[in-house]
Amino acid sequence: MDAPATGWTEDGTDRSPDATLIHRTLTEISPVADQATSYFYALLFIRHPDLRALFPVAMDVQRDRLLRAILTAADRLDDPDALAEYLGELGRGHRKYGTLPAHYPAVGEALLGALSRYATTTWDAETEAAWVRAYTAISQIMIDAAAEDEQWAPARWHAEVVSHDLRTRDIAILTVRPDQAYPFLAGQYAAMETPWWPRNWRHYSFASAPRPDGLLTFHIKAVPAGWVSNALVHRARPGDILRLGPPTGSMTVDHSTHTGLLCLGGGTGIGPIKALVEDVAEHGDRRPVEVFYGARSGHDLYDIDTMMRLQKVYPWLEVRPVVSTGPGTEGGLKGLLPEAVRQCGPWHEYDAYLSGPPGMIRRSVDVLRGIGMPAERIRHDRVEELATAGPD
Ligand SMILES: NC(=O)C1=CN([C@@H]2O[C@H](COP(=O)(O)OP(=O)(O)OC[C@H]3O[C@@H](n4cnc5c(N)ncnc54)[C@H](O)[C@@H]3O)[C@@H](O)[C@H]2O)C=CC1
Repeated sequence: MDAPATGWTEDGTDRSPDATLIHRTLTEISPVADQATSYFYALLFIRHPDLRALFPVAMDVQRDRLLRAILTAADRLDDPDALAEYLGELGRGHRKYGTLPAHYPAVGEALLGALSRYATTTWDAETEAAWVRAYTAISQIMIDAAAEDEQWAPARWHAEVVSHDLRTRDIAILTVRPDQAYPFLAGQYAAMETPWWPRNWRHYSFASAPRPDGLLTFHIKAVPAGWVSNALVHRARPGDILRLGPPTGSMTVDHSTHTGLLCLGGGTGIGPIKALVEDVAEHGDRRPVEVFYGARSGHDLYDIDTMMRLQKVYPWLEVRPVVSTGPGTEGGLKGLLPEAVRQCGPWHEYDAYLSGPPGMIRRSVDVLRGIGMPAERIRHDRVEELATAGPD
């Protein structure tokens, strides 16, 4: 939202007239995004109090999500393929909240109300018309994707906790049994809701590839002020029922190539990396997989035994623990993950998979791009989704 408001994008390509007007609005509201967001929700709930029940009681994290998603979509107006993919996922994902087609006009009305109030210097009839066209297109893609999804997938799944393994003071490995088949790919993640914090959905990656018994595993770290993560780590017990949204995310293995996998797992980010290793093993690929598993101390490497066991079984797998503070581990590396990876290169023959805290992902992308890895060979989940999976 911080590029200049011209008809030119940062890469020099021309913007369409609607995209130019929309980008101009976004640039103007960017410094007052917080106030615009509060006003958007105030308008929505005052005019449509029935919609309040679809949102959590405390709106701290949720507050940002809906408006941010719409604005992100509006800013991609000139990239129909990316827009369709993003909005399709968003539309399908909104089924779990109980969103109906009839809700979209109410959101559009609040959106225009908030934008016109905070983009005072650039808002005019032409801009409003561009936003109406954009929002109509955005909502239609979401509504269509949800309707299509309804044909074959439930809006949400119930899942019973079957085991809860507290690995450290604040990390638990949770295994759940969904109430019906849950098809997903290794490397994906899902939104999860607990009985203790209704309508607070947080994202967690699957920590195993799909299993014949249909069980799903998640590695959860209780983060400060994280209501959902704290409940899952300290309160959840076998027999509790959670709710899951559909699988999402594209950090999945491309089985059409034999390129090596360079995998960075920071903290509980090792969960989906383990799923990727299992996926490669199941496909019998035998392509090189290099895993760098980073944590603050040796004690925080809560799943190192599992990873080392996998290394013993699969000759194509190498696992390197990397400890950032405190004493290192035998044979392990010291420092931050991205630096350790840089030192162990070159990585010309590899695709990178990054999973961990947002700071680690950003830094790793910089380091890998810096050593010449093309952007399209670096996979990770959306950092903004991870940020909302952090302190909840
Ligand atoms: N799909 C994904 O990307 C997943 C992400 N996560 C996220 O992973 C995080 C795990 O948190 P913790 O266990 O507390 O991790 P942490 O904060 O202990 O970090 C783990 C390691 O990542 C590296 N790292 C962290 N911050 C860095 C920075 N700014 N620059 C460079 N390297 C950095 C360091 O090597 C550190 O030892 C959570 O935020 C969680 O949401 C968890 C599971 C899946």
